[in-house]
Amino acid sequence: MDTVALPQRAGTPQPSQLNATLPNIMDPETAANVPIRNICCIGAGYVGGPTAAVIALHNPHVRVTVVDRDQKRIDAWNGRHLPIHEPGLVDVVRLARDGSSEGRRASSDQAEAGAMDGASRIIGTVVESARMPNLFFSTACVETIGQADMCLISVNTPTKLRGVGSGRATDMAAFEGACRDIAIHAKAGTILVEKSTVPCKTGQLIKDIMEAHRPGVVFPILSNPEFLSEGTAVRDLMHPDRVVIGCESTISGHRAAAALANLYATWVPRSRIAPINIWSSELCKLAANAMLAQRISSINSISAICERTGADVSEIAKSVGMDPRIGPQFLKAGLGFGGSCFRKDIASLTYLSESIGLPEVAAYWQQVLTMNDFQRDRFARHVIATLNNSLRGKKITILGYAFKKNTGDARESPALDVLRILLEEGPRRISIYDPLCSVSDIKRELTVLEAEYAACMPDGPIEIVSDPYVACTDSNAVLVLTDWDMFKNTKPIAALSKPVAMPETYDGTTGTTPNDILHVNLHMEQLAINKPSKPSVPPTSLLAELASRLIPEPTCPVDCAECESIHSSGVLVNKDITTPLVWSDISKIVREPRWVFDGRGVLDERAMVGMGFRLETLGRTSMYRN
Ligand SMILES: NC(=O)C1=CN([C@@H]2O[C@H](COP(=O)(O)OP(=O)(O)OC[C@H]3O[C@@H](n4cnc5c(N)ncnc54)[C@H](O)[C@@H]3O)[C@@H](O)[C@H]2O)C=CC1
Ligand SMILES: O=C(O)[C@H]1O[C@H](OP(=O)(O)OP(=O)(O)OC[C@H]2O[C@@H](n3ccc(=O)[nH]c3=O)[C@H](O)[C@@H]2O)[C@H](O)[C@@H](O)[C@@H]1O
Repeated sequence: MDTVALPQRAGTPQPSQLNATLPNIMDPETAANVPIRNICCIGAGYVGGPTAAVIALHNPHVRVTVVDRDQKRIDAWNGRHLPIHEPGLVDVVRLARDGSSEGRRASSDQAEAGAMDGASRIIGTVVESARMPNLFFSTACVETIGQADMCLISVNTPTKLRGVGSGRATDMAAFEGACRDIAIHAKAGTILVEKSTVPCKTGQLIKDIMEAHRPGVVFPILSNPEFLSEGTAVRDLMHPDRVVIGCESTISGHRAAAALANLYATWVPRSRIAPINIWSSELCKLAANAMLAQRISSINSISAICERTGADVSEIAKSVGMDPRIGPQFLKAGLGFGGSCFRKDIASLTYLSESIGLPEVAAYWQQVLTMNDFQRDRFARHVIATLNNSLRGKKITILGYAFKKNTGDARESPALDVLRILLEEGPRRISIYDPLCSVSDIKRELTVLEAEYAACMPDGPIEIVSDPYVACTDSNAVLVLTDWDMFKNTKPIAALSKPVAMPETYDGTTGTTPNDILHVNLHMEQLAINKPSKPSVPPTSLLAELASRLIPEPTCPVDCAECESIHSSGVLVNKDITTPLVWSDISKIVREPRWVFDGRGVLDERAMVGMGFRLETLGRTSMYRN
């Protein structure tokens, strides 16, 4: 399916025709007309899994089932080792998927102890009832859709790789497939919710599919784009800055929107829920991502000027960001944005602009992508130029493959573009280390290179190693390509990047980090009647009590590879993301003159030079350049 602007159909209600006589979306009474007991979330990925889990957590009387065609993914969601790494996610899933047993009411002693650290309000309101599981993961798509009152569509919407609009238009095959399944198997009146990021006017496409299969049956369609970021997905879902709900201006549309708003209102203040028209809702997601990416390209364009003038891009970002009209976020210069969404969403926006006769608008957004490519290209070519224009016989170390810190997502990493250019120079070896990305995920990404360079073949130059020191040994140049805190040589590791403690073994004696607070709050918000407005620190005994009430998780097979990576302390880590690299040790194992290329601005130059490194940082003039 190609994404062009769809023509208006006669009789299609226009979102602008908002009618004062339509039911009020924000009124819980309106929602009462559409009770939601069963939700089916189609797509158990980075969005579907966490979103469904948080909805289930806050709506214990609603049965939420996440379906996916990928059996392995569903097995992982049902097991101990979730398929994606997100701080706090295991807590949410554990409570909603496995449930908890009945608990004891907090004693007055505990309440007093709490009063001392400001947590008495929470402690005094702990509810002791058991929680039944209400989050399920399944491959039974047809059956689950058939029982649903509401279907959230969270399937992948990548860029088309062939045919009309190749490289820019959105590939709607998976989305269309999900809609067809709903059209064929859903009950009349089931509410369809677009959670995937889709081109503007997709609501019309859904309408056409439904009409073709079930003529005359009303299926209300909502747009509810997701704004979570990977690495902070649970926090973003628990405390969203806005929940956008787009609907048609019909009675059924408003009632459906009210039903969805009601689900969110169990934990999101109603003032943050924004009902808007459906086309605005679809377009605002693309616009938000495009504008975030645009800021990154803007600061990156300045970084190129800095390198040639002696200015320092981090100082520019700081001073520019102090202007409250601009603000400090998304001004970190580096290798440009990666990940599965920014590029594809801007491509989709440019294609949409062109297809509705706005080539100037398309060209404007295209430039954001051009600048992004320029950044990696410039960085990689500078590495080669610094190493005497040849990588023959040389070993290069890549520290960090993930597209950003705190995620194991290897999709569309800037590292891939850097690697492509380095490989052209025929290096002897490229060693890649990333603390969270799995070897299989990195290999899957590298297959696009495999065809060209046989890079990942057994005798190819690329190796993926699990030890950063092994990766750096005998290296001619170390390249930092992900902003992992553990790569920094200045500040202590941000507490938020600590892995989440497993509830069963959490003993509360190791100090409280923001993650621990999040972990606790999840229990608190579920078990307490009054929700804390701010993270508070409850006493250890209460924590332990809450943890002990969780129903035990399913067990793993004896030969489970993931289990091998569980720390003896009981902290679940796929790999270690908290132990900082000891750069002084690395200085002893790399080759002279100890080149380090920092593509993320995470290394302090003075400290690195003090250890004998030669450091090149993107966005700064090198002290070693002529
Ligand atoms: N990854 C992110 O951080 C964010 C993604 N989004 C958007 O959310 C959507 C989903 O993204 P991700 O979760 O990252 O994708 P993903 O690729 O991780 O997950 C999509 C899942 O849908 C499944 N699927 C596809 N068609 C299906 C069908 N007909 N029936 C059952 N399962 C089916 C796939 O097997 C896959 O597991 C995309 O539109 C993306 O742009 C929005 C906000 C954040
Ligand atoms: O639609 C989506 O998929 C999501 O895309 C982004 O989230 P995400 O891609 O997970 O991560 P970001 O934190 O936005 O970072 C994206 C890329 O930009 C880079 N970046 C970010 C910020 C910055 O200042 N500089 C910079 O280079 C990151 O390293 C990363 O490669 C948006 O932030 C989310 O709001 C959106 O929901």
